[in-house]
Amino acid sequence: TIALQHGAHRTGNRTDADMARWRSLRFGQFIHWGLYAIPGGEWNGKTYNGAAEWIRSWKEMPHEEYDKLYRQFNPVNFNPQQWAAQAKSMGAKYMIITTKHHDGFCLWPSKYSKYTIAATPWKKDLLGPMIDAYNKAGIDVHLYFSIIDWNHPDYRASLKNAADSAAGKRFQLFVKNQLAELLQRYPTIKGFWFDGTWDDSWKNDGAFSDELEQYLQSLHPGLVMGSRLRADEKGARHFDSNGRLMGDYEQGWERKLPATIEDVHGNDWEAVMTVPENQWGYHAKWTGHVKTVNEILEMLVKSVSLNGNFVLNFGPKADGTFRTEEQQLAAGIGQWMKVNGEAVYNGTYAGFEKQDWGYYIRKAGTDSVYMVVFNIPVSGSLRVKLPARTELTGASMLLGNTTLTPEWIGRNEYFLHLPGKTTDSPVVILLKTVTGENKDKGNFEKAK
Ligand SMILES: C[C@@H]1N[C@@H](c2nc3ccccc3[nH]2)[C@H](O)[C@@H]1O
Repeated sequence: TIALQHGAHRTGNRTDADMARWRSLRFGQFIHWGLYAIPGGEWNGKTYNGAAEWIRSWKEMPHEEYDKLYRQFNPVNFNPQQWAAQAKSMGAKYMIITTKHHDGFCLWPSKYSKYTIAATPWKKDLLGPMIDAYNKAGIDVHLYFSIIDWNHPDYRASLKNAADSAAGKRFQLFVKNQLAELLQRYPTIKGFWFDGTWDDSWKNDGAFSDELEQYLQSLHPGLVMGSRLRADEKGARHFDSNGRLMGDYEQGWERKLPATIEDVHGNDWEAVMTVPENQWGYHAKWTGHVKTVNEILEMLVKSVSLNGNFVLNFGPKADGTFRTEEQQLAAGIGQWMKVNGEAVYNGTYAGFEKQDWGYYIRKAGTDSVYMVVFNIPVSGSLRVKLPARTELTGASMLLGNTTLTPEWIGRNEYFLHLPGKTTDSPVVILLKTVTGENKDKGNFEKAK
């Protein structure tokens, strides 16, 4: 291995209570909200086909025009209690809010910048009421913070000369001050979600990212921060030059999911997902495929079945309301979560061989294994293949609490026959299993 000062400082996952809590929540809501919601992907009658929150980088969008938008930001319909109620009914257990995206506009009245909510017609802090409302609804809040800051005069993508280095040093102090300010103003937050850490200026100063991470942990012990903040002293990101994960969980799964358990290398991880193909901030005209409730449920369940968290993104409008598609998704997901959420919360990798009908999820540390069925076979019979020396002692569908009698079909294989009625939502079955030594007489023929 390579000797590293600023690589990973821990092997294996964090085992403390704060991380166990994050791991148990499994389902989060991302919220991208800021000045980019005003143009909503459109400018001077033309549409920006990129991500709406990147419109400032569009050549047809004059920077000085974008930088004046704060003068009209006035979310008169912002209702944090409604936002929190919607997230609660959807079944989200944590929320990640953009405190400052790449454009540098702060949703809180930072004393380190003039480019904040205080300079808008709204004037008031948006983060405080939001965090309070979500916490009151029993939802944890994590703060998204972009290192890239297109508004700050000292931001440099790369450091080419002494002047750049001096600016870079001032910028690093600015970042440190703003993060300390956020922790001081919002002490109930549970973590930071860093973004915009791919430029050379950041990548080539692994020492700073390491010291910053340790500084934030010292201010707020237990803080959960993903791998995206970190670089090691050789410029390696997420995984250090010895291939060890930095930060508390792998944070690279943006708009994509791992395929198998091998892809996550035993690390905690989280996936963040957009509803359309690639829009985080509000875009007036979604084009391309908009994900359905069942598609999102499958991503959530697949993530949990592979020991990860899944975060669904919402992009509120400039006035503080949510678009109809997002409201309908939240309601549809929540309807399913109300009946089946127990298979998601505290869910972990079951250790069973993946089957075609869907996903196994083990309730952390128990013998309770859920089957979440997305593909009902034409036979209506689900093949359940258990690890060696594991026996199926019972099964019940959560919906209607319907008991299923497993049919043993040899060795550790059983059929579960679903009752005839078809459904258009994933079917959850709770399996009761026993393994090896503590086997008792099942209520059907024992394995030969
Ligand atoms: C969580 C997501 N990360 C930001 C982002 N910017 C990118 C630039 C290039 C490639 C990927 C990117 N993701 C997106 O704007 C959104 O905030």
